[in-house]
Amino acid sequence: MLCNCKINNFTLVLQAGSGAYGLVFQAIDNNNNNQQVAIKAVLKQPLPAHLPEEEKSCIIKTQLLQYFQNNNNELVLPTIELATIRNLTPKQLTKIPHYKEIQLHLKVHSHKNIVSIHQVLEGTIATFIVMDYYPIDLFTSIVDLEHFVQDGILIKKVFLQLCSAIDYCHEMDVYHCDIKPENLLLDDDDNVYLCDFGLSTTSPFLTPNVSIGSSYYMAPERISYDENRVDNDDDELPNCNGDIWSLGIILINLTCIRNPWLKAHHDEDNTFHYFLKDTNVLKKILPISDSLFYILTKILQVNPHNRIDIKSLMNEIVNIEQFTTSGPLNYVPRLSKELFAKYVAIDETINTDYDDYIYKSYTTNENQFNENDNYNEDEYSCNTNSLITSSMETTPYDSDANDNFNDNTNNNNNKNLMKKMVHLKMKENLSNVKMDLSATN
Ligand SMILES: Nc1ncnc2c1ncn2[C@@H]1O[C@H](COP(=O)(O)OP(=O)(O)OP(=O)(O)O)[C@@H](O)[C@H]1O
Repeated sequence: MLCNCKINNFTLVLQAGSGAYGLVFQAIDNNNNNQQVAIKAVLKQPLPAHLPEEEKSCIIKTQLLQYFQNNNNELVLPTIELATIRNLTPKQLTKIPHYKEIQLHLKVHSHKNIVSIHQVLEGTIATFIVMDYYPIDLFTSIVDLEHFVQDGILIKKVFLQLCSAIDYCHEMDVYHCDIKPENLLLDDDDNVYLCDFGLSTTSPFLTPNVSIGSSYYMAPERISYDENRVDNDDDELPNCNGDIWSLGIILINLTCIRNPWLKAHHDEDNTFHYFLKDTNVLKKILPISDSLFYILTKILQVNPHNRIDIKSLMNEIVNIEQFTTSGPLNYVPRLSKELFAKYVAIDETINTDYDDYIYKSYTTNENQFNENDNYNEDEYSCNTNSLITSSMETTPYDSDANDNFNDNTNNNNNKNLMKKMVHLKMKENLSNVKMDLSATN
């Protein structure tokens, strides 16, 4: 409906996404060879937090439509200097809270795997953020296109790029707090880009009782802070380790097209309840190899202090040779230093010792890289065909899958349906666990 509306030199083409905080449009830049850009519209007046996401999206759309109509579908807006936004003080931000997202995003957007912001335009009812446009998000790519099920090297590439982006955010004291496949975008060469800093914070420690984000990806301490809190001033819960938990769930999504649980809460989620009793449950509900299980147990530590750090995690991913017990991900080559450097942005302006760090731990790992194992891209793409023994089964949608379904963060109906399918698979697995457990009792 907003197609062909104009904001300065940009023409809106279509709505690319929506969320609880904004609408994102694909647009073309009429001053720059019609280059594609994404424009996120964020309302200045925050909507009541209790409203469901769909309702918020609807309200944002209606208000924007009205705004464009009142201006003959053409807005001429002032640009806000990015440096000014970077320098806003906490006090100033309390008056314009929606600028916090932009400020934190600007702090880290020079990383190659983080969406770049080009301009910020100030309207009367909304602020418009002009960014690079990417055609697809990781959720659609994993679930809809099943793009990763046969390509372990691609999984390594995307996951390592994501780790590198998150690691950079943490080095810049930005904690994303909403890492999920819908907030990860892909370009045509399968490079990943982190977006949506709407829930990010610079606070290194978790604030009590702030349970925000998508429940599937949230660390247990974010879901039920008090129960996980050890009453000791020195033992505050680090926000960076909450992001690492989310990385673990994304690793499961990439390798198994599944979510292990709806919510990492011991009382409210049966699978997680079983997992707390015995981590081996993961091997029963997911087709994961022992080596992936080993990595996941290092990530999915309930005590955030015990979780693996990102660089060690990257090292594990570089070296892992088996993601799943069968199928095309049953064998994955280690990454050579050259491929690692090709995939993972080593930007010297960002962090000069980064390469050294990874490479050092990479070569001193007990699974030390062997020159003869050198992965050759062409050879592997031929080999993968012979490695395919079965593809992931797809389960048709069944209304039973709605039973436990409680997600208010989906972007559109298609994604809702896909998520239901993913969770139906998960539910089937859960019944297997129950059967297994009753068999052992
Ligand atoms: N730069 C971009 N290029 C293409 N699509 C994008 C871009 N940025 C965001 N999107 C799409 O728009 C969706 C919503 O964007 P975003 O997550 O920033 O909004 P939000 O209102 O903060 O969402 P949420 O409710 O998840 O916090 C994303 O999931 C993604 O699919």
